[in-house]
Amino acid sequence: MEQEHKRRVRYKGTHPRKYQEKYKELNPEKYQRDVEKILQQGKTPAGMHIPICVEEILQFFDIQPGQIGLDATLGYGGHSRRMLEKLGGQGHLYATDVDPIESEKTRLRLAQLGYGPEILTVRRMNFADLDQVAPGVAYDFVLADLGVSSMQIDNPARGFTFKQEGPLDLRLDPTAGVPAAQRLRELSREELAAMLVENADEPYAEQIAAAVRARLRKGGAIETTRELAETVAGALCFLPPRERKEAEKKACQRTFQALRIDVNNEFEVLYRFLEKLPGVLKPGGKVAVLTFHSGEDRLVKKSFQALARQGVYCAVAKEVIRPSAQECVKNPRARSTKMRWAIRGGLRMEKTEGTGEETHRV
Ligand SMILES: C[S@@+](CC[C@H](N)C(=O)[O-])C[C@H]1O[C@@H](n2cnc3c(N)ncnc32)[C@H](O)[C@@H]1O
Repeated sequence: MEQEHKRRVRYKGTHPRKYQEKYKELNPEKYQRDVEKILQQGKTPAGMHIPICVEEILQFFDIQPGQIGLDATLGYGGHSRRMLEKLGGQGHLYATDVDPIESEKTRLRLAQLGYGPEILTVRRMNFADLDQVAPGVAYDFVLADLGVSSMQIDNPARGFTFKQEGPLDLRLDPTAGVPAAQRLRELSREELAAMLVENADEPYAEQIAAAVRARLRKGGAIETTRELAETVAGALCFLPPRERKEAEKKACQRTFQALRIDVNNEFEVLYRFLEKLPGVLKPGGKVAVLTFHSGEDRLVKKSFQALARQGVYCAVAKEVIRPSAQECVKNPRARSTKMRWAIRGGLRMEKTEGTGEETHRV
């Protein structure tokens, strides 16, 4: 008799494969104890973001009930939550984020904690348009914590990390603009090399750009995070073997950073934010900005210093503020953070009718 062919049951393994299955902490409210254990180990639980320099920010803002603030980069809402606590139910916090996926989750999480629309307004907007968040409103304090959140980095589907396979996307708002894989196809070798230098001071920019172009020219794909990481590694094959591993890792970090800055126009939107900022602050209003690489910090520093010389800001941070050593042990992602602050002076920026020129009036 013919034996019935039975399909061998596929071994699924004991470990969950998908990001969603893998991390219980993705639902932090449900798995509080797991989350606490991970935090104690100095790690960031998946699906969460640990806010940086919170005490320094709160001390500087000195938030009083009744004030109006803006969190320009809501993320997981860690900073927002602490600022809302300080408002004590009076006043208002506006918050913006370009990320439609995470900002909605955060809005719901904060609403469950009792921070509904009467005290918190969440807008899915680019902070470059900060004058449109609440037209006519002047803020007592504005916070911008630049870059990406841990949730965005840890989710392979967003393509922010070369450590896991995923589509080479890197957009903070996946519904707008073009993914990084498409940008790579569009840029010439010279443009790509220049972009790697400008956005990440990449020392091997020429070699990486040449390797990317060669792979694409030969019909090879660079559609995923791993494919780009392989290409970067291949470009550094001339390095002595004992230096290579570390150099590849750093070059991958810088390449991904440069592409992320490019697809999200990060320098342009930061520039527009800094330019509009004095116009939305009350006299005496305060701003704090957290940056994560030298290009961003340079822009913030230059803007604050230039506007202080013009009397628009009456005080600015003389030195950058760094998270404490203790905070960096607890949260290694804080290590590269630099904080700068400024206080709006009593001058108001006004446009001179017809000329478009800005004047400063007391
Ligand atoms: C470092 S995280 C902020 C974390 C947040 N402070 C917290 O406590 O959870 C940066 C966030 O800013 C958002 N973001 C980056 N650039 C933005 C922009 N131009 N406009 C609005 N949001 C932006 C990102 O989507 C991300 O959610």
